[in-house]
Amino acid sequence: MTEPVLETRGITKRFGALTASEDVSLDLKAGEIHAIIGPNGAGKSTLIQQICGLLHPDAGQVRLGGADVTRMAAAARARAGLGRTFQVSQLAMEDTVLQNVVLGALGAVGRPWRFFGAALRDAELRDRAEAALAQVGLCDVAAMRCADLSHGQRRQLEVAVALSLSPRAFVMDEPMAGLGAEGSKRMTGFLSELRGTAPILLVEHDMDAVFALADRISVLVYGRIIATGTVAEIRADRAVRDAYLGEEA
Ligand SMILES: Nc1ncnc2c1ncn2[C@@H]1O[C@H](COP(=O)(O)OP(=O)(O)OP(=O)(O)O)[C@@H](O)[C@H]1O
Repeated sequence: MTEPVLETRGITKRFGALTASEDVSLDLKAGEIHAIIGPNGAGKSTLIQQICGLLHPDAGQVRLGGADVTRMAAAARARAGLGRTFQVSQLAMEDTVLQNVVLGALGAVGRPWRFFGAALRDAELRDRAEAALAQVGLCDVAAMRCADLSHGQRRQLEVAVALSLSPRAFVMDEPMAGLGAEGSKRMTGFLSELRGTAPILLVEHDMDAVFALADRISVLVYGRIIATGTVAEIRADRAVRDAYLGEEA
């Protein structure tokens, strides 16, 4: 059996008396989109933060490309190939689209911020950034200020920043948030193709997008995974319907 690209093994996280993640084991395989769904407060963000290194689990392991990265800091995890997009945008609004991606690529080569000016003249970094922009379809707006982009374009730019790190896996926190019907449709098409570059662990509330995209879905309720399966399996699961999906199934 091939090793999963990304994996959690028995992740547990407590906040006082509350267990926000309880013995969570899941994996992400090459070429797939694995969606994590569940009601508000189920522990999706807490889980994502532990996978990305922003929170440390009380027990369990996070593994990337077969290596244990549980103790690795978030920036090192990103350099090791964990491409992350955020629920709240981390883009530099006054910088151009290209500058934002070069900044991301700088992280990939482990160079600090103060070399930003030089980085913009560095052919390898620019090539890397331009390739990422081409992949998300933003070449035409490379010289525009990030602040002047539409919301949907900013979401694409976030993916380009993550792409510039040549990720082995993506972790995406609500990429459809605030996009509207047309934007969600475009992003759905885009993510569908992106899974060929690197598999995607996707936290998303937009069920149309999840059902259209996911190869597998895991359902988180009160910090526990209550089911993992294909879209059809999850939609037909009685416990999932009772706990979360209801009429949406
Ligand atoms: N730093 C913290 N300290 C204490 N409790 C926390 C902390 N972070 C999260 N929680 C609690 O842990 C539980 C899981 O929260 P989390 O934000 O992970 O859920 P979620 O599934 O991402 O919710 P949403 O869909 O609303 O974003 C909630 O009960 C929340 O109040």
